Amino acid sequence: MTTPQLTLYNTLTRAKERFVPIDPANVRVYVCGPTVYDFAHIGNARPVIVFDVLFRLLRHLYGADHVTYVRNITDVDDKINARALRDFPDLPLNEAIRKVTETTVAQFRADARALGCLEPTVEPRATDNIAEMQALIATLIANRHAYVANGEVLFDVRSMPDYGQLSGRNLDDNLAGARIAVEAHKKNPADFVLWKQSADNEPGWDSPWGRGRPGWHIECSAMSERYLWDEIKDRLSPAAHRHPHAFDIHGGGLDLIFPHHENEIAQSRCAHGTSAMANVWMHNGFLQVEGQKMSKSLGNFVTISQLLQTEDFGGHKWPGDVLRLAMLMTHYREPIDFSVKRLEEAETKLRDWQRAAQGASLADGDGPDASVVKELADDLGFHRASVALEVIAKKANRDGGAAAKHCLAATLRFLGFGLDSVLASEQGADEPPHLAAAIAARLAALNAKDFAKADAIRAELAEQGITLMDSKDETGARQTKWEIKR
Ligand SMILES: Nc1ncnc2c1ncn2[C@@H]1O[C@H](COP(=O)(O)OP(=O)(O)OP(=O)(O)O)[C@@H](O)[C@H]1O
Ligand SMILES: [Zn+2]
Repeated sequence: MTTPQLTLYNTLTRAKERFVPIDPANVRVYVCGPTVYDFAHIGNARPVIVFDVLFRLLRHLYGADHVTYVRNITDVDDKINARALRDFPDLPLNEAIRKVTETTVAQFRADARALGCLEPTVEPRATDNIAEMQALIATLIANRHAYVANGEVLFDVRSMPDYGQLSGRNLDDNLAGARIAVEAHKKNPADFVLWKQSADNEPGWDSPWGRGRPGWHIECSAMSERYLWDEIKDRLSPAAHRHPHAFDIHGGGLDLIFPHHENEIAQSRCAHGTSAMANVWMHNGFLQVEGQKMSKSLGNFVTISQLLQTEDFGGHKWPGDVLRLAMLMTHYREPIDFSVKRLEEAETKLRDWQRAAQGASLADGDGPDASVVKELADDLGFHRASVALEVIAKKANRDGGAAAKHCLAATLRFLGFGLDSVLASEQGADEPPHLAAAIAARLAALNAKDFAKADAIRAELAEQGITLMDSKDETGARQTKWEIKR
């Protein structure tokens, strides 16, 4: 199989570039995850979905075991403290914070699953990486890129001659625009906090700079370093060791370019004296409401669970796969204006495809259609890939379209559109959990002539009262129906 060339738009160079991984056996991706003080809104869902498609594509191109995807959870933040104090005023602060973050993380995971997203390889929490942050800060102080003032540790932006490359801002612009009085303890108004002191009633960790807590930007520098370099460097190629600490792709929403990603780059590069933190920087556009970014601070948001579980938006509940498609119909770098009409269009399209794919039975290894992969490999051109899907669906609907049906089913599964619901609706019954996976595993075993394994799966299901019936479709491909004795 020839691997299609992957091209990605790189915010750092402002150009679409051919993607060349540092070590193709270990493709490494970091995406900034949620700050867990409130339920995620559907704007927050956009990067989760977009980078899930990237993850799936990379796994397809380089092999599922050759991609490491890290998406962090920011569980230390002043907004979390404020929420904890507001919602649980009677609890000790640490307990209140744990309540806020645990419910929010659980909801976030459930939301991501409902949207058809794979779990990232690692989902680290900031609070489990405080020692790593402190080590990075100590290095920056030792290298004279950071200083202590007024109980804070600050990054000295003037110590980095090419600060501002990602956002295209230079320090003089920043200065000219800084009408607010310079905070007296800062050498430069653009200097940012790495560590700040905590009052007794704020969460804090002991450190060489007093009891305190990390700034937001240092969290991502420390976590990407740990999970994309430190913990896996022994298995990285010699080529990767020629670019120590650097990884392939860093992603997030447009609003993170400045200051968050700019400052992550400053910290990571200056700590290690390297020329790159990540080679490719990808940013998704905003989900908007009447031309404005959906955001918590503007109050114009709909949470994912509101959309999926209540009838507040457009008078009925919307399934996660419909929101997923509604989001992907527009190229990831373009803005989206969100509306009920968009959800309706996505639902019609998706159900047409799923209907056309009905009856296909997939084995584990069945992969997506090549024309769809080719469009995705061109800077995640999902909107063009969906035109290719449309063509396959038309073929599948014609007489004798069994091969197209099979291809469509495999491609939908690859894109994260739950095939379980296709199989279940085919039989018009409520399918027990895991049955689709068991049937697929057994078909894969049959196709591989591993009859012992196939029989074992059949026997296991029989014990649960499930009988399997094998047949062949028009193309001669095996398919399996099932029956439950209640
Ligand atoms: N309206 C939006 N459209 C697309 N992406 C968004 C939108 N709002 C936030 N994001 C992205 O969601 C991710 C999670 O960000 P975070 O948890 O910091 O949300 P947030 O920025 O606090 O949200 P808000 O702006 O509503 O306060 C980031 O990658 C951010 O860029
Ligand atoms: Zn980050």
